[in-house]
Amino acid sequence: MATVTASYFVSHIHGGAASVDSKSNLAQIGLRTQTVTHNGLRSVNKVDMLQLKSNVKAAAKKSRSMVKKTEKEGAPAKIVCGSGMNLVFISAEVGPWSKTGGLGDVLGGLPPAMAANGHRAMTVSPRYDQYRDAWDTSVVVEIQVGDRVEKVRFFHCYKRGVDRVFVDHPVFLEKVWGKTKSKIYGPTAGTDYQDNQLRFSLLCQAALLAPLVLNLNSSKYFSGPYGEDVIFIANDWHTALLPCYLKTMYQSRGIYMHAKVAFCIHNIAYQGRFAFSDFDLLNLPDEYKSSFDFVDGYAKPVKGRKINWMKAGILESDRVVTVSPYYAQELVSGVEKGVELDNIIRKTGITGIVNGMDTQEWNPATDKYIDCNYDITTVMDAKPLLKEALQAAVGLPVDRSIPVIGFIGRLEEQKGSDILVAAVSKFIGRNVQIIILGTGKKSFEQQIEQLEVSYPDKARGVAKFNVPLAHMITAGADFMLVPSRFEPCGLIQLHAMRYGTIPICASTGGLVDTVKEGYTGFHMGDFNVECATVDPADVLKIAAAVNRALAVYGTLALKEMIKNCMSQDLSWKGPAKNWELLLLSLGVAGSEPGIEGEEIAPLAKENVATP
Ligand SMILES: Nc1ncnc2c1ncn2[C@@H]1O[C@H](COP(=O)(O)OP(=O)(O)O[C@H]2O[C@H](CO)[C@@H](O)[C@H](O)[C@H]2O)[C@@H](O)[C@H]1O
Ligand SMILES: OC[C@H]1O[C@H](O[C@H]2[C@H](O)[C@@H](O)[C@@H](O[C@H]3[C@H](O)[C@@H](O)[C@@H](O)O[C@@H]3CO)O[C@@H]2CO)[C@H](O)[C@@H](O)[C@@H]1O
Repeated sequence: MATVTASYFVSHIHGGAASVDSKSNLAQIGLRTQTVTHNGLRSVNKVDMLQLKSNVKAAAKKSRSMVKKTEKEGAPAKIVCGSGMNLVFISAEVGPWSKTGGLGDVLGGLPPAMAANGHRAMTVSPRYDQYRDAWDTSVVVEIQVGDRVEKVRFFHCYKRGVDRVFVDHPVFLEKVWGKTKSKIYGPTAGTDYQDNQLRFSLLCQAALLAPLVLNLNSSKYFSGPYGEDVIFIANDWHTALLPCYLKTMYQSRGIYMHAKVAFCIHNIAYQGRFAFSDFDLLNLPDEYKSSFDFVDGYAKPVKGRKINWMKAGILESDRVVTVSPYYAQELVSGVEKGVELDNIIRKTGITGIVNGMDTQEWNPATDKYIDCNYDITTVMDAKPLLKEALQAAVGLPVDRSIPVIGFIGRLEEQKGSDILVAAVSKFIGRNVQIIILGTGKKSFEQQIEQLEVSYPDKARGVAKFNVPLAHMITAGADFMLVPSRFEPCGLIQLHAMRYGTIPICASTGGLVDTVKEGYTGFHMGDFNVECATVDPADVLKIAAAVNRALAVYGTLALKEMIKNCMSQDLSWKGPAKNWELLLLSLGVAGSEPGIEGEEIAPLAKENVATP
C-alpha cells in the first residue's frame, strides 16, 4: 500500500491575477517558491511545514488586526470587522457555476448568507468549464492522487461576499466542459466515471490547501489567507475524504490543530460505495480502513465487501448535519430510510437544518425568464397570463381556465416520476393539464415523453435540463407535484410557494417541515421507499391528492393558500442563523458570532453574474 500521503508546493507564480494579489502576498506568507513535501515523494521538509504554519498564522493575524484598526478609526459600529468564523465549504457542485440539482443550489445560496452574517466564507469546487468570471490565481500546487503527482491550479472570483475558489485539473475540465447535468459525475445519468475516487480525492486535498496557500484580498474586512482556524463544511460523499486527510496529512504535523469539519448529507442515497481494494487509491493509512469498511448485499460495483466514503465522512467529521429536521429523524429511523448507515448515524448523532432558497434567482418580482413579473398583491392577475404563456411555450391548448400541474426534478427513483406517470391516467380525464420537466434515467425520460403521445392535449414531458422552462412552470402552473419516495429537503416546493404555486407533496423529509397541509399545500402521505417497483397504493395517493387540489381550484380557499405561500420568508436568512449556531458550537479558535454588516451584507445580496 502506498504510504505517501500528500505532496504540495507552490511552484510558480506569474502574478497579475485579478482578485488575488498572489505575488506579493504569497511572498508575505513565505510561500513564493517554497516546496513543502511529505514523506515519500521528496524528502520530508519539516522546517518548511513549520515555516508554513507560522507564516500563515502571522498573515491571518495581520489581516484581522488591520481590520480592527479600521474599526477604531471611526467606521460605523455595525460593520463586520474581522468578526465571525472562517468557513470553507467544499462541494462537487456550486451553483450557478455547476449544478445537477439541489446540491449546487445550496452551495450557491448558503455561503453568501453566512457572509451576510459577518463570516468569512469560501467555497472550493471543481472548475468544470472556462467560467467567464473566475480568474487564474497563478497558484499551482502538487497533489498526490493515487500513485501520481498532479499539478493543480486555483481559479478564483469574489461574488456576494464569498470567495469562490475553483480547482483546475483536466479530470474536471476535460470531462465535463459545461455547467450542468450529469456529466459532472459520469458520461450519462447512472454511469460514473471510472476515476471518480481519484477526482474527488484531488478535490478534498486541494480544499485543504486553499485556506493556506491562497492569499485572498477580496474584501477590505478580511485579507490574507484564511489560515488554520477554519471550519470545513464538507458536502456529500465526494468530500468525505477531507476529514481523513485533515488528520493524516495536517494535524499529525501540527497544522490545522483547531480546525473542525461539519459533514452535511444532502442525499443518503448516494454514498460512494466502491470495491474494498480501492482503499489503496486513497492514500490513507491502514488504520482508516475500518471507517470505510462496509458490507452490503448488492453486486454493484462489486459483490460483497466494499469501502463506503460517506460512512467514513460521517465517522471522521466533528459534526454531522443534514438538510431538514424530519429527514434527520428518518435517517436514524431504520435501515430503509437510513440506507444502511442508520446505525452509524445513530452513534454520531445528526442535526437537521432546513434549506433556504435563493430568493434572487427565484423572485417573481424580478424573474427574467417570465413575461410578467408579480408579487403577492398582483399574483391573481399575473398567474393567468403566465399560465397562457406556459401553455403556448409547450404547445398545449391555451386556456387560462384549465388548472395546470407542474413537475420539475431529476428523473431518478427518488423523485417518483414513475409513480406520477402511473397515476396520470387516474386524473387526466378531468379538466386539467400536466407539464413534466426533468432529465435523468433514460427509461424515465422515455416515460414522460410517452405521456404526450398518449394525451396530446393534456400532457407534456420535456426531457431537458432547461432553466428558463423551470421558471416558467414554477410561475405559470397552479400546482406543483412533488411525489418523492424520499426528499432530504427539496427546493422545488420552496420555489413553487414563493411563486404562489401550491405544492402537492409526499410526506417525507423536508417536505414535511416546509409544507403545511391545507395552509400552504397538500400532503399525500409517505410513499413506499422500495425503488424497484411502483406501489399501487402510492399511485392512488397521488390521484386522491390531485383530486383534492382540483376541488379547491378557482375558490377563495385556493386564493388564501396562495397568499399564505407567498407571505413566508423562505430565504437563507433563518437557516443561516441556525448554521451559525451549529458551527459556533464547534468552538474553533477565534470564532465569534457574526454581525450583520452594512457593507458585507449588501455584497452578499448583490446579484451573481452568470459564469
Ligand atoms: N430539468 C431541469 N431543468 C432545470 N432545472 C432543474 C431540472 N431538474 C432539476 N432542476 C433544478 O434542480 C434543483 C433541484 O433541487 P432539489 O433540492 O429539489 O433536489 P435534488 O434532489 O437535486 O437535491 C438534493 O439536495 C438538495 C439540497 O440539499 C435537497 O434539497 C434535496 O432534497 C436533495 O435530494 C432545483 O433548483 C430545480 O429547479
Ligand atoms: O444536486 C443533485 C444531486 O447531486 C449529487 O448526486 C450525484 C451523486 O452524488 C453521484 O454519485 C451521481 O449518482 C449516480 C451514482 O453514482 C450511480 O452509481 C447511479 O446510481 O446513478 C446516480 C445518478 O446518476 O450523480 C448524482 C446526481 O445525479 C448529490 O450527491 C445529491 O445530494 C444531489 O441530490
